[in-house]
Amino acid sequence: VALSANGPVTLWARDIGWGRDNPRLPGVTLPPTIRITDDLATATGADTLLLALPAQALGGFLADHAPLLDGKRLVSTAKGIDLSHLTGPSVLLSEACPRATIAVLTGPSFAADIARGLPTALTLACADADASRALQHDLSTPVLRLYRTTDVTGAELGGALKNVIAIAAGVAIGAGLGDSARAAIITRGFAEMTRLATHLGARPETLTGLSGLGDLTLTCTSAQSRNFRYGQALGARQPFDATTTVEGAATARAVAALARRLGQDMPIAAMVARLTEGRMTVDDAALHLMTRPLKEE
Ligand SMILES: NC(=O)C1=CN([C@@H]2O[C@H](COP(=O)(O)OP(=O)(O)OC[C@H]3O[C@@H](n4cnc5c(N)ncnc54)[C@H](OP(=O)(O)O)[C@@H]3O)[C@@H](O)[C@H]2O)C=CC1
Ligand SMILES: O=C(CO)COP(=O)(O)O
Repeated sequence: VALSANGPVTLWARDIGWGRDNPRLPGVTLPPTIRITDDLATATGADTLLLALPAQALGGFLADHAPLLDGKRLVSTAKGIDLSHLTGPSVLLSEACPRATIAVLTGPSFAADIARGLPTALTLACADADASRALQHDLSTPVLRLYRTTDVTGAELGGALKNVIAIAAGVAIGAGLGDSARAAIITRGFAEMTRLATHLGARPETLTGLSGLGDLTLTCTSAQSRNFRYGQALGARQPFDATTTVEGAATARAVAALARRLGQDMPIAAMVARLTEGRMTVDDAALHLMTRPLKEE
């Protein structure tokens, strides 16, 4: 919707039976300038393809369709770590489409806000500095402001890890542990995010930018966030709609596995992994975090 302000846009989906009113984006009617198709070959005629798939679905999608995407400018919006490969979307994309230019678009941005034309600032990450500049130019609009970086690892890890911490923040609120506990989770969660991401080669300043701290702040404090709401339901011991995309649940398990492999200390992510798998109660999780050995900040 936002990019249709810049020129022709084709929207591909495997099921387009919903017409111009997609139930996944309630209250928004897609403008007539957007061409909608379920024929991927039609959509992949464009040079630039935005891939807005959940992280755990991207690998399967690429296995089916990579030849149609190779050689294009591929921009992933997925915020997660693939559980079977323990990598972010950029690695999945570059392995499946070796001739493509790979970029990541991430940062604090609810789809509903963007579609309503509310002002939003994002990070556009691409290892190729020239391609990054060109994409930044092509994908910015007067209400969608893109900052560019070549630190793809930092940008995609910030987006993936903030979802895990948002679940923990939701648990704290849902369980009635209070705003002070949430602030502690955000701050110590940010320390965890930075530790893992820099160990994997990210630049610290990327983590303090829109894709890290920016999105962490949004997701841990807004009831619009699915990850936060899922955590709230867990904390309050209430059911949650299993069809809702909650990226942080699978990513918590991926992070726990990565942290074990790399010898990194990720206590909040490990706790979220155990909680989401039903291997720990909320009371035990809080007690566990509060009684860890005392240390320097
Ligand atoms: N929603 C938001 O506010 C934001 C989301 N993101 C990130 O973008 C990514 C996508 O999120 P979002 O759009 O909200 O997710 P949703 O679950 O709402 O939508 C996912 C879309 O992907 C499609 N899909 C899933 N699997 C496949 C597949 N194998 N082949 C083809 N299509 C598939 C679904 O199709 P179908 O309907 O047929 O199932 C659906 O259209 C996530 O990583 C999310 O974190 C980033 C910023 C904001
Ligand atoms: O990434 C998002 C906002 O930046 C969307 O968050 P949720 O997936 O938690 O709804």
